[in-house]
Amino acid sequence: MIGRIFSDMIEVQHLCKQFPHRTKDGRQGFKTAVDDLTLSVGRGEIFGLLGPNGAGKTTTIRMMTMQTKPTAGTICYDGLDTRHDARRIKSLIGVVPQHINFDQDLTVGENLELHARLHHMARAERRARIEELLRYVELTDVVNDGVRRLSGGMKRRLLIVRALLHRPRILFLDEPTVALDPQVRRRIWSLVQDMARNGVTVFLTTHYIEEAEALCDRVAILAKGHLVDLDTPQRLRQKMDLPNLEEVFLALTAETQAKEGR
Ligand SMILES: Nc1ncnc2c1ncn2[C@@H]1O[C@H](COP(=O)(O)OP(=O)(O)OP(=O)(O)O)[C@@H](O)[C@H]1O
Repeated sequence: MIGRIFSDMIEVQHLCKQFPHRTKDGRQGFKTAVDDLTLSVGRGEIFGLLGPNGAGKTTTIRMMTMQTKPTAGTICYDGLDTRHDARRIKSLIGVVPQHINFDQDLTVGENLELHARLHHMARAERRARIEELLRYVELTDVVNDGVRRLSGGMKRRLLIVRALLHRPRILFLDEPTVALDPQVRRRIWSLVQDMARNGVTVFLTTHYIEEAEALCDRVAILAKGHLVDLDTPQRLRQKMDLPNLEEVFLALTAETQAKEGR
C-alpha cells in the first residue's frame, strides 16, 4: 500500500526537555527526558508516538500542548510558533489527557458547558455542539448524570467530546484507551479514524502496539528520550524484516537500551 500524502500541520524541531534531578551521590544535576526530537506530522494524518515506560512520550505531548516549556527547540502548528502564538494555538488544538480530570461534582453536561465557555463559544453554538457530540459518542442519555457515575469507557469517550467541542484542527490523545476493554477500545479507534477522515490531525501516544498498527499512518519510536525510528508501520516491518510492529518495537528499543548500558 502506498502511504497517503499529507502537507505538514505539525513541525517539531530539535525539541529537548531536561528536568532537575539529584544524582545518587546527592549532587544537583539534570535528567534529559526528551533529546533533540525532530518530526513533522501531516494534515489529517494519524501519528503515533510509541515508547517504553519513561521514554519521554508524556513529556513530549505536554510540551506540544503547552503544559510545560521545552528546554530547547521549537514547535509550530500550521506555521504558528508555540513561543509566540499560544492563544491562537490553544484554539487550534484539543487535548485528551491520560488521566481523567473532570470536575467530579458536576454533571456530564455541566462539565462540557464549562469547557465550551472557556473557549468563548456562544450559547447557541455551545448547546448545539454539545448535543451533536454527545449523540455522536452515544452519551446523550447521561447528559444530566454526575460524571462519577460513568463507566471507564464512557469517561474516555467524554474526554474526547470535551477535547472536540471547540472544533480543533489537531487532536492530542495521551494513552486514549488505557485500561479499556477491546470493544470500547475499537469504538475509540473508529472515533479517531472519523476525526482524521474529517481532516483533523491526530497525534497520540500509546503503549498498545496493536493500537498503533491499526490506527496510525506513521509512528515514531522513542526510547530514553531519543527518536529511534519514524515510518509507516508497514515500512518499519519491511525494513527490519519482522512480522509485526511489536517485534520491531522490541528490537529497536532493546538496541537503544543496550547502547546506553542498561
Ligand atoms: N516533572 C518531572 N520531574 C522530573 N523528572 C520527570 C518529570 N516528568 C517526567 N520526568 C522524567 O522524564 C522521563 C520521561 O518521562 P515521561 O513521563 O515523559 O515518559 P513516558 O514515555 O510518558 O512514560 P510512561 O509510558 O511510563 O508514561 C522519565 O525518566 C521521568 O522520570
